[in-house]
Amino acid sequence: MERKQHQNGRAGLRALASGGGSMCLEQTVSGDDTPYPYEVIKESADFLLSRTKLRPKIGVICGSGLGALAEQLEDRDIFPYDTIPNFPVSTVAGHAGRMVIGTLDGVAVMCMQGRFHSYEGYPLWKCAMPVRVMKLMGVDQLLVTNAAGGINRQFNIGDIMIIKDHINMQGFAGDSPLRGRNDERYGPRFPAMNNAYDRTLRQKTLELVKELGLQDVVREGVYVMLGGPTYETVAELNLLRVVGVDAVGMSTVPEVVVARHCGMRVFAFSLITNMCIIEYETEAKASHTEVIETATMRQKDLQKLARLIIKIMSEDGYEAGDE
Ligand SMILES: O=P(O)(O)O[C@@H]1C[C@H](O)[C@@H](CO)O1
Ligand SMILES: Nc1nc2[nH]cnc2c(=O)[nH]1
Repeated sequence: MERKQHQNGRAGLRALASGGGSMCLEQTVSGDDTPYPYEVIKESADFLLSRTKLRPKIGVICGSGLGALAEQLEDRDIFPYDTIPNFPVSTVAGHAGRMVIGTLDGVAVMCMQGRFHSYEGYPLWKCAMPVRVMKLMGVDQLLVTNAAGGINRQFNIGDIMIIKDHINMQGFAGDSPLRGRNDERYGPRFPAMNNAYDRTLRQKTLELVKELGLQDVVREGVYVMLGGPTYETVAELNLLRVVGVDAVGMSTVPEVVVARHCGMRVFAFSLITNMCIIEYETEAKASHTEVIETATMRQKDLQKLARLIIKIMSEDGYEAGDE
């Protein structure tokens, strides 16, 4: 049953966080270079906690065209992003821009129906700030999904790639959602990033996809995030192939880095919405229309897979620090 759509958020510390406030916060929050302080994130978390009875321990981030999972939740509380204090807003087609808190098969889940991308003009820390909000609300396991272009020639459009590792290309260039003063309340200055994508969750999922009849379309591979909004040139794709990338997208890595920094257990998958074009002699072009069309077409199977992963997560009952 749909419960309510919240309309009346407060700007809260937003003015303060963007430099419009007073006191010492003003000195520490000077603009897009500096991640929101703990108190600002807590204000967003407290806002949501005070307006839902549910206490989700599992978070989900829906990629381009993949937001229909949020429609499957029962007993939903819905918060458009522009009603949540300090939240950015979604500007991309296929990203509804709402936080949906509800239950799926009896498990409390909070689901971002749409995410934030660097190409929208957001710094990486802001793309990932909802993960910290989830953390302060009690979430300790995160399912991240995205639409991606297939680079691995064994892949087909519509395949689902379980992410086993990523290449943080922006990190190579000195940018990171963790750039700036480290707040030890989240995690250490230098977090490890091997096994970022939980091995047990990946193994269990791979064992169980047969029950869903998805064994022929589920793969594992390496994801790279580029800044976008351009799709790749042929030369760029050839480079990515050489360094072992299986799928390319424009998201996910900042969210996973921030989630791992604060001790969350992470599972992520890419829907291969298009095969990257690696021939020069062609009129074909990558397009967001194709991305959304494939996502819409594969909606049902993605929901089945997400339900399975959420079931595995809830049965495992992970808590931060368990590894
Ligand atoms: O939010 P995701 O990563 O799923 O969306 C991908 C990357 C771009 O936002 C868009 C390009 O078509 O799809
Ligand atoms: N960078 C990138 N992002 C995508 N998202 C969906 N498809 C693609 C793609 O081919 N390239």
